[in-house]
Amino acid sequence: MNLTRTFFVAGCRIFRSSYIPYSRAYAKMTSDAKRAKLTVEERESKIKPLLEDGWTMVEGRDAIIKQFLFKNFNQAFGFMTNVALQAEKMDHHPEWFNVYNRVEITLSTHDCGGLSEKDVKLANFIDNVAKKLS
Ligand SMILES: C[C@H](O)[C@H](O)[C@H]1CNC2=NC(N)=NC(=O)C2=N1
Repeated sequence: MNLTRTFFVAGCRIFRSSYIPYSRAYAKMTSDAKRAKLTVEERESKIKPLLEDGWTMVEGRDAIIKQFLFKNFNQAFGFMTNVALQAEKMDHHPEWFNVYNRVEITLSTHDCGGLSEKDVKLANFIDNVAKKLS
């Protein structure tokens, strides 16, 4: 009984002192990288396809914008709800404007002052939701 207890406590110590801090440091490293400004090469492979699919660069800013039109307000708001839940999950939020059936979305990463991997991921998610709803 004593042996079992000792083993269990020792097991917890090893787990807590080595595995958890390492995994947190790794997670922070990868999340910082996702918020870094995209390189020229990354823009060619990740932003260019979005620009060919209705997104445009915002004048005077490293940001992309796209307008989405729906049948009515309910459809537009349903779309926004889907996007909002994903944005919260990603801790990455769109700048957007809605009137009735029209939603305009601007994406940029404030932390780096420009386009990052997070904008690419959210833009693709947004396009998929819009396609499903139309
Ligand atoms: C503290 C929090 O993680 C940051 O403010 C997040 C929240 N949502 C964000 N959204 C966007 N678009 N850019 C950011 O840099 C950003 N940063």
